[in-house]
Amino acid sequence: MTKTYGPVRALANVSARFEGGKVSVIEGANGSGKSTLLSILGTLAKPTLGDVDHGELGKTRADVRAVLGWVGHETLAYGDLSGRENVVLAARLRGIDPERGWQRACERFELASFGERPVRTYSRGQRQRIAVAKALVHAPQLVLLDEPTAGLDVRSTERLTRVVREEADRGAVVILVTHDPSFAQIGDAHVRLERGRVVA
Ligand SMILES: Nc1ncnc2c1ncn2[C@@H]1O[C@H](COP(=O)(O)OP(=O)(O)OP(=O)(O)O)[C@@H](O)[C@H]1O
Repeated sequence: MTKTYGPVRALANVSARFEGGKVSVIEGANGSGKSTLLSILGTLAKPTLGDVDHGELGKTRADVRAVLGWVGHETLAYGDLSGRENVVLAARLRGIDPERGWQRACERFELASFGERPVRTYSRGQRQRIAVAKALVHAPQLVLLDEPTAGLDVRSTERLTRVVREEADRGAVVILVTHDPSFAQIGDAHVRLERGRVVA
């Protein structure tokens, strides 16, 4: 598959296969096409040429989005709502029992100490924890995380590492982009991009 932005070729004839039950890590230098690839896999961007076969995850964009858990560069949370309200809202939209969704998120990401405050008062790492909690509230079958450790301290990164492994262990296709070499070690499979091409 190929993706161009005007004269910029972000991805050139990329072919890759990602499996459920495994953590796949997309690696590469700045501008090598990692985020572009992740966006296309998440149906948030369209390839200029070629296609993505999502297999059992679904045929249409809507099907895939229903089973997608996405964390991009912008941590998507409503600033005027509390962390709890954000997670509860995400759970409701996904048809998950809100209270159970929140309890589970609290346990997994230790959100209780700041969860009742408006998100606009959060530190970057706290925002990131809410963003990941929201993204995973419906146990998605496709988990796409773009630099999920950005802003996280050591303890939160360890916690996220456990969560990522749990997501793969329940069978999800987990794909992440990271510049953090120690976090990248969680990968069962690695795809390396160089100037839009797969090199390993
Ligand atoms: N919306 C856009 N319009 C034009 N060019 C874009 C756009 N998005 C990405 N690009 C270009 O496509 C290429 C790949 O970008 P991409 O964001 O996928 O790289 P990346 O590997 O994720 O980089 P980083 O490590 O810096 O996040 C870069 O040359 C970038 O400038």
